[in-house]
Amino acid sequence: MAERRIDPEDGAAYTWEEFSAYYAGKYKKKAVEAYWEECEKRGRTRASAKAKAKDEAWGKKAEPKAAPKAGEGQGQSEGQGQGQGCEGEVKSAGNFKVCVCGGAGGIGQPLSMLMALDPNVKELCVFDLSVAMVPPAGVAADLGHLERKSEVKGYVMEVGQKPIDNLKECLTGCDLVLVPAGMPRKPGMTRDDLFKVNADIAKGIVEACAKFCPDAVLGLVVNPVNSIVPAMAELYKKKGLDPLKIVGVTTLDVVRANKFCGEIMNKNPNYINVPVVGGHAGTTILPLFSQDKVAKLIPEDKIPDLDKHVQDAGTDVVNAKSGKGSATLSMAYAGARLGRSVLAGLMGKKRTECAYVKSDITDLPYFASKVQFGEKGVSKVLPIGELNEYETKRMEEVKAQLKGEIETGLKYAED
Ligand SMILES: NC(=O)C1=CN([C@@H]2O[C@H](COP(=O)(O)OP(=O)(O)OC[C@H]3O[C@@H](n4cnc5c(N)ncnc54)[C@H](O)[C@@H]3O)[C@@H](O)[C@H]2O)C=CC1
Ligand SMILES: O=C([O-])CC(=O)C(=O)O
Repeated sequence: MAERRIDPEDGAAYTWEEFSAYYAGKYKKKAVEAYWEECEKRGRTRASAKAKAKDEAWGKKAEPKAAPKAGEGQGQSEGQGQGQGCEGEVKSAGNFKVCVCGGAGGIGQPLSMLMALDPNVKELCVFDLSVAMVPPAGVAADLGHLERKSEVKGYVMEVGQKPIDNLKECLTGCDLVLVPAGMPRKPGMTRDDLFKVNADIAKGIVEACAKFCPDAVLGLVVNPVNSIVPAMAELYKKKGLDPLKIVGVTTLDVVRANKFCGEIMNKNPNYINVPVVGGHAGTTILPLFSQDKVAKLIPEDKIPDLDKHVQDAGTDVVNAKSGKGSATLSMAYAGARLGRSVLAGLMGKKRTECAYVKSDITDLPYFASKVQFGEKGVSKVLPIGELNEYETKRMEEVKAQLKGEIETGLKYAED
């Protein structure tokens, strides 16, 4: 039988054929061979001091899978030191409990599938209401047949009940809770139009997380992210919990910026990593094309349209779906990318992704920027970096719009 070695990046075991095929084109053959040599053979315990030392060395060395996707090295060392330190127990690979709230919905189902496939997920909880389009137990039964080690469980709640009264078993022990629970837009609506109904949904879930899994990272997908994240982070603060556990999921903006840039430049988007900062609605979405090595070569006159294309991408999908929802599949892909990075961070492998969090890198209290995920979740909120003239002007627009949307969230938390 072919030898398998454990890739410290995701904790899964691969044959040389699988391993070299994955990295082919991303790194030189010699670098891939050297990395393989460093990987543990399957069967050795990752908990040994030797293995741990090796892991640490890898953390500082090549970070091969993360490098092309996550924009590592783009200003990481300048972190502002916000967030928690890195001491504490590090969970080993393949041992995480993840919950997807709204897991039977348009985003929830494919996101649950991608998380069930993640080799780091040991237990996946699919939570939704009894009125969901499919019973969560059905989604769980379906995903439970994937040939993966993850155990998938469904949890259902009647409309009108409270998550805090129903989710003890579901949430206890969770490391990551992803929340695509809530109403999506229809054509003609703004994300803001969803605020009241979705903030109430998020509040119920966040309150239950505060009680049953206060150390978990909460990835809030639910819109409007720009207002709901401040509202929920302030609720966490009031309870004496860390507001940086509340993470607004803006990964789809990065995914779109990479894709559209790849189309224009005729390049593989896997090699592009455009940071997208600000927020997740209209003008607050600011892709920093000047900060990616491929994107910065885009002719200047093409940038305004490309910027607008990224800003409007969600609305384009809403319109194309003609009243039958908003982006679901690309969102699930993006949410799983963030989820993977969060779990890698919890394992002690630092990862950088853009996310909308409590922040002091600008004069606004919440802002999307590159964020480093570490052993307890957000470990650093990274600075914006250098902006060109176009981006500097756009930043003013971003802040003017975002300010009011943050205030909506803060006011909700006060009431
Ligand atoms: N952050 C981002 O980039 C994106 C955010 N979104 C947002 O994600 C949210 C979900 O979108 P879709 O999955 O398309 O909607 P959907 O309507 O298909 O699914 C939402 C699910 O949430 C469930 N739900 C509602 N209230 C709940 C509660 N109290 N507890 C548990 N589950 C509950 C529903 O039963 C449903 O299954 C929307 O608010 C949408 O605007 C969508 C795309 C991108
Ligand atoms: O546009 C929407 O309503 C959903 C969303 O946030 C996106 O696709 O970016």
